[in-house]
Amino acid sequence: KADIICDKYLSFNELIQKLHDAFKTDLVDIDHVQMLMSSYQSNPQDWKKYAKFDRHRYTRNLVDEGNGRFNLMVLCWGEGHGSAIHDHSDAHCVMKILQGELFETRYAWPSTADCQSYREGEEELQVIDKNIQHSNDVCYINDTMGLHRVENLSTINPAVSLHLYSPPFSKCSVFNKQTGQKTSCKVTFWSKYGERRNREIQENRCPE
Ligand SMILES: O=C(O)CCSS
Ligand SMILES: [Fe+2]
Repeated sequence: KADIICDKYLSFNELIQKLHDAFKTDLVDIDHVQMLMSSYQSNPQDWKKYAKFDRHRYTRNLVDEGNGRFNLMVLCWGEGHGSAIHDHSDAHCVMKILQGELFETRYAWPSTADCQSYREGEEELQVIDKNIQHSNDVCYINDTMGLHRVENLSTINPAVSLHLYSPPFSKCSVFNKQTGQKTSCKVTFWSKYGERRNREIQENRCPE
């Protein structure tokens, strides 16, 4: 969790503008990016146009393609929706809670590449951290820190989160908790820029 004190609050549009500025050069100060995400106070009026829910699984809704340097997206988690255990394709991942609460469990990478070490009844993936992320919390992960799973454990409240990935990616790996087995997974968008154009049937592929 990024306990970064921000000096002034940004509007949603200011946040996006400053994120573009932050990614203008190849050298990205990811702490500054987290500070920017912390500087925005969630207001549903800003992001409700992107907040599209699916009954069966969480949705990924593209907000901005960051001049190709980052993807900014709104994720909508119905009650009980959660991701698989996944990596982030060597990218930075900054997650901000916009509404509700998300439960994050972090795991170490599988100890053996081919998971031959798996012993019946023993779990290959070790839990290294568990966090409840509350509204406006910002957290950061990259592959050097481990894997994670994000879940909306509430049975009555949906959750919404804002994710920035840089560099952008269209696939990642998902991991079997017991065996550590890794599987490649394509990720897509349920909607783009608030639109869910019918002709482009957006399969809702997410690491689950
Ligand atoms: O679908 C994704 O992008 C994973 C959400 S947790 S970072
Ligand atoms: Fe993730």
